[in-house]
Amino acid sequence: YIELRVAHRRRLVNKFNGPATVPIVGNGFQMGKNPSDILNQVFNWWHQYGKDNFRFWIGYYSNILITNPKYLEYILSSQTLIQKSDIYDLLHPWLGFGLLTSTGKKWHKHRKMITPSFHFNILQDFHEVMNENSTKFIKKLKRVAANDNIIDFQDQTHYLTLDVICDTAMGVPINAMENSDSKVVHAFKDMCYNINMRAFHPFKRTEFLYRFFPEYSKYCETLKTLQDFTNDIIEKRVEAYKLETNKKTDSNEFSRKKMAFLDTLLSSTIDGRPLTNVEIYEEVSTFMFEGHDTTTSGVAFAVYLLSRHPEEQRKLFEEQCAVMGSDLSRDATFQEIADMKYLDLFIKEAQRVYPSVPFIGRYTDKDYEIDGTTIPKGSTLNLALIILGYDERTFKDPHVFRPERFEQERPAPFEYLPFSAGPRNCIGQKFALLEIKTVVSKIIRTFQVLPALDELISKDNRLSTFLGPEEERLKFEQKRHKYDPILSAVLTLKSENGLHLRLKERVICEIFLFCSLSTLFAYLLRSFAEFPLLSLALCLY
Ligand code: HEM
Repeated sequence: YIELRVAHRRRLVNKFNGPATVPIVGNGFQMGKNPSDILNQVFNWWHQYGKDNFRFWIGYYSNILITNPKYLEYILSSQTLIQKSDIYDLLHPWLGFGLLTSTGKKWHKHRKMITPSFHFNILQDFHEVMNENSTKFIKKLKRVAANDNIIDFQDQTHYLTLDVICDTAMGVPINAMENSDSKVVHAFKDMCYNINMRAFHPFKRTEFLYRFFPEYSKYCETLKTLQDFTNDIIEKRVEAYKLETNKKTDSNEFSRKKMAFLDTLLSSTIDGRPLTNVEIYEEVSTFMFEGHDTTTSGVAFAVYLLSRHPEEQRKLFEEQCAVMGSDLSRDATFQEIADMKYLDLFIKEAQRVYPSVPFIGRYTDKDYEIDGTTIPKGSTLNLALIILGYDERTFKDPHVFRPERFEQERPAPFEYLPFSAGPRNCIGQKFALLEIKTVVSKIIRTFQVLPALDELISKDNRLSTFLGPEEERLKFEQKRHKYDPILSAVLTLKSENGLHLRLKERVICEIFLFCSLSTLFAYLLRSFAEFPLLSLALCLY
């Protein structure tokens, strides 16, 4: 019966290249045991099937892996193909149907309502929070990385980004960096881990079967901790908002300069009515998840890359001196962050090789015709953003880390998509980039970032990870060092074994000498431009 029902879909999906299937299980048994194996298998198949879209079957679920820019353009620009694939169902118990997981009319209305929350002025307020928390982060790093300690930077970053998102989304600091053992902080970490771990587990994936696993009760407890925490803050905030709007004074808490995302939601309306508490909960929780797990990966991989690529780090430090002048310990302004052009290239390149969101999923609610091929109703489309960064037709020597490439080989719009594109692109893109740049800028000015062991410096600028055909990967694996990351890609990209590095505080006189030299150099250049003959005469003299 099932075979008959899928026959039409099978015929159309199998027009795409892909591995041979086995009855009932499809290709499920070939996918590997964990998120890291799956990532490697996907890259291997992509090479095997002509570096183009390919299909695979998990039981009777048809999956098409999309890497072709033409297809990506069609899918991401569509106003109707916006339903998320079933992997996002794992997020429903926690996030409900917020912006990330909802679809149809609800999504359209909420997207329109939320877009102004990332207005330039609001971002500037959020930048203050980012600066405050980066300063606390630096203090903490000085403590944990003292005496040449090797630290897991991925782990440390998690607490920083949690602090930033709690403060900006809910207006409540939870001090995760200081209270990393608190129940709520643990709950955030456990929940993100849980979702990633369940995503590819055949039995844990569905709520019904997950109930029979021993860890289910712990999961329920974690879920309740998070729901209670967010609901509690929302209730208090709603009460305060009602009181203040009744008073209608100018000096109220909600007309103050710095508004949290939650405050903006309280004063927003949909179809002329205020949002319900459930809607507010869904959107705030969505921001809490999407706004911290992704940036953890973004900051952590960027700093890890600094540790392995000293030449790029030197260029970044030079730029910091040029933009910030002699006082490198102060906060960078919004404008100064925008002026850090090499930092921008560096983060772009970091997101190419280690995109925080490696795959996104869509589900076809009807047949779609793309480039002359029919994609049948009921298919899961996995848009492989991570593969785009390793396509040598777009990026020459993709395993070489080279930020300058973004000045020279500009990819076309659908050939590089770390924040997706089209109507369902990342609404928090500017927020995320601002946060990553603020943190990385402060780290470069305070520390020299070193690899876990000196010999791990990349000599030819090649990455310490490999994503490609099986044979080459196995050769690479033989030389893998225990401190080289093992990439694992589910909802966000992580390193299974952490991101290890050392931090050495920059000595004041080194900073002073560097800044003085750059200032002197800039001064000389200017005087040459203004008084060329006089300057030349002086130099000759
Ligand atoms: C490096 C950091 C980040 C990256 C790489 C990233 C990437 C993405 C991508 C690829 C999507 C599309 C997801 C999909 O279609 O399923 C997305 C959606 C989204 N992102 Fe981000 N994101 C980042 C940070 C953030 C931050 C900081 C926030 C909030 C403060 C945020 C909020 C959202 C939301 C709400 C959506 C859903 C948008 C919609 O469907 O309308 N993201 N993000």
